[in-house]
Amino acid sequence: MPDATAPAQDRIRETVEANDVVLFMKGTKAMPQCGFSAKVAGVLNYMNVPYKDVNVLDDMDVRQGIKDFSDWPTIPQLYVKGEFVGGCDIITEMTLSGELDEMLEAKGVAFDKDAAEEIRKHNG
Ligand SMILES: N[C@@H](CCC(=O)N[C@@H](CS)C(=O)NCC(=O)O)C(=O)O
Ligand code: FES
Repeated sequence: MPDATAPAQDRIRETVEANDVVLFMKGTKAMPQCGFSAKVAGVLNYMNVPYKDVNVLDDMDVRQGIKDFSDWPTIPQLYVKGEFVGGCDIITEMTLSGELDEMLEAKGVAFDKDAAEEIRKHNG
């Protein structure tokens, strides 16, 4: 995150503007601390999507601030190109429907299409 002393809304905005894909989550992409965060990070990791993980458990202002930013009450929250996409339920649904692939392609974010197909094959 940018300057830790800046207001949370400013830091959040800077972070989603500076990174094509950002996942606000509990824990880290390598060590998620909640099943909902683990599920979304797991999909992104498996699909080889380059993304920044922000651990909201490290900063209570960001934990609350991200809910205000998106007007969405829970963590995880995925942002692509500055836009809020969804939480665990939405990302799971979009992964299985192929919508996530379409959205990433439309926004020019690289990912492993075969891995996405693998997820669908095993969860269809
Ligand atoms: N149905 C939600 C599940 C996520 C969820 O319920 N998160 C809760 C528990 S981790 C949450 O963020 N609560 C507020 C908080 O812990 O700050 C989704 O699709 O993302
Ligand atoms: S931390 Fe308990 S459900 Fe996410």
